[in-house]
Amino acid sequence: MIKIKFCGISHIEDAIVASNYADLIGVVTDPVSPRFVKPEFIDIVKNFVNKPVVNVKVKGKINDIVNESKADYVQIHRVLDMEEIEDILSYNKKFILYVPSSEKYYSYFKTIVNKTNHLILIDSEKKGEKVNLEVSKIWIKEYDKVGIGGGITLNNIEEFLSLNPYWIDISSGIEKYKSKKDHDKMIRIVEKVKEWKSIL
Ligand SMILES: O=C(O)c1ccccc1N[C@@H]1O[C@H](COP(=O)(O)O)[C@@H](O)[C@H]1O
Repeated sequence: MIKIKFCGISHIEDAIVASNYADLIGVVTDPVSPRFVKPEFIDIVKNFVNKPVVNVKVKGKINDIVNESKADYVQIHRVLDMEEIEDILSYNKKFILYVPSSEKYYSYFKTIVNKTNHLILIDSEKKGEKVNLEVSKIWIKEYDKVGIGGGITLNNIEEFLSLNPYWIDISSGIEKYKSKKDHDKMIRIVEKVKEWKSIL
């Protein structure tokens, strides 16, 4: 089955529900996000869940992000420079590396694929915009660890599943309101992913 990351978790009860259904639990610890929580929240969440927890960050030094919590994964949600990509290779840590879904980032995508063995997240170039599905479709075929996020909802999830990504990443599409998750939406999303598997 296509794996699922539920992201933007900022309440313990949401983390517990997410851990019953998702493969990865994302926590955004960057103040740029309305879903921001302090990195310490990750260490608390880890006492309540049995799924890997991802620390999602936009800004900051890689070394600081790696060391600020006990997260199982670090997701750097920005385009890295070559020095930073080399730096990542020196850590015994799992990363999720963001690549914007635009043709102009193809060589960046290839650099990450060729140099690292980490999960890749294709997401829209700008937060809130829809991800480029044509570009994503091609890249998903080129590397087996590619996930896709960016505006996935109960109404459009089939468009994303049809690209056959390794994993999908959903935040705003499973919310009641900004930063609070809707447990019913989470469950219905998982049902859709399971149904999709049975169609294939
Ligand atoms: O979720 C956020 O607030 C956020 C802020 C800054 C960088 C990344 C963020 N979230 C990541 O984006 C994907 C897709 O989100 P959405 O489903 O389109 O709302 C999310 O899963 C996080 O990985």
